[in-house]
Amino acid sequence: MEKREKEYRQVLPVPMYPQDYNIWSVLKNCIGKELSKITMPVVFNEPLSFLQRLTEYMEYAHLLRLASQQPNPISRMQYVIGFAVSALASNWERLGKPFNPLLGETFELEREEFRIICEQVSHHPPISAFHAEHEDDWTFHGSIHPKLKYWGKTVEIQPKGTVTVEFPKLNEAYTWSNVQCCVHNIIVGKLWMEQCGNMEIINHSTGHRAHLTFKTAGSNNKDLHRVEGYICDEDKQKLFFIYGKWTEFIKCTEYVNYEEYCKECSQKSKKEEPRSKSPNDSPCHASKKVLQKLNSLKVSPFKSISVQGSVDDVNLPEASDVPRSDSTYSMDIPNSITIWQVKPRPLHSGDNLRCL
Ligand SMILES: CC(C)CCC[C@@H](C)[C@H]1CC[C@H]2[C@@H]3CC=C4C[C@@H](O)CC[C@]4(C)[C@H]3CC[C@]12C
Repeated sequence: MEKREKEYRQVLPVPMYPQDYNIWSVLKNCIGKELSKITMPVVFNEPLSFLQRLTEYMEYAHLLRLASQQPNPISRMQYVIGFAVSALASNWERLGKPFNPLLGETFELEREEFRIICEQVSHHPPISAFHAEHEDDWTFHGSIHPKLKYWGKTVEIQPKGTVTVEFPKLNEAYTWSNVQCCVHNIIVGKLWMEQCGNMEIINHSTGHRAHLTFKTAGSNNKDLHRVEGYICDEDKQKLFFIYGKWTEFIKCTEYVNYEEYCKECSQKSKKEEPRSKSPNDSPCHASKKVLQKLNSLKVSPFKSISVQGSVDDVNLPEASDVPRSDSTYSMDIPNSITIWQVKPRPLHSGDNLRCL
């Protein structure tokens, strides 16, 4: 078959503009509302529909082809894990609200490694369904119903719904549900997001399971974007340890290697002096003065706050800083293999959202 070499666009056709808006002034009237019922000023939107955003799950679809080519269920599970985590990578630093599709709206995309069709099957509540496949190697289908929850400074979006991967030639099906997405600093500060919660990937034919935990940033941002877990068999015997970051990579190693690594680490840390705790470890609480100021603050959706008047009289604790990932706490266990590694983003793709 002739190979298609196509050039796809690398940048959205129109840049987004810097615009100051008080996101809280919009959201405070929306507490308890569904995502689709929140009318936000259009500057908060990114020029894509939710169906297009879902299609981004497929960025690393080749991992499903690799999975389908593996002779044993554990290597297949490893690639399915890689796919499930990599599907979230494109969300990193994407803080615009996609457009809510109309009922019955569809979006199709065909690339070398997959073809997908998505359809909005319910408008209120918004539910999007999709079916993707590649020749007779695999199918991937499911539906997503994003549910919103407010927790003060944070909005949690739970993508309800189960997704399924099938390998028809092997008569095998895997299912899982996506973890929730937390968008922080909606009242004041710079918006940032993390994916957190547990994900259980089940191979319904063999009984193998993968338990993954998407961690919250934690104190000192030690666990920022970190994902950890294990693969076990139907007798709950832990076979492989999985670790990485949903924004960067996923590696795995035999569980015994991980146990060995932990032993060595605890021996080392006993020798070292215990680390002093920074005062920033305690949860911050905004003072009355700060709260009074909130309604006069203008928050640009994707950039840092700007205050009308002077910033000096509002001493905002941790308000403007987005935690940054560093490698201080990175673990590198000997004899690990990399299942998935993020591709560099196309030039400017972050800029569109960051440098407004
Ligand atoms: C401040 C609040 C109200 C606005 C947040 C807007 C943006 C950042 C939200 C709105 C809907 C969200 C999406 C809802 C569902 C999913 C599916 C999940 O598997 C990956 C994350 C993803 C794709 C979310 C990414 C973040 C998202 C696009």
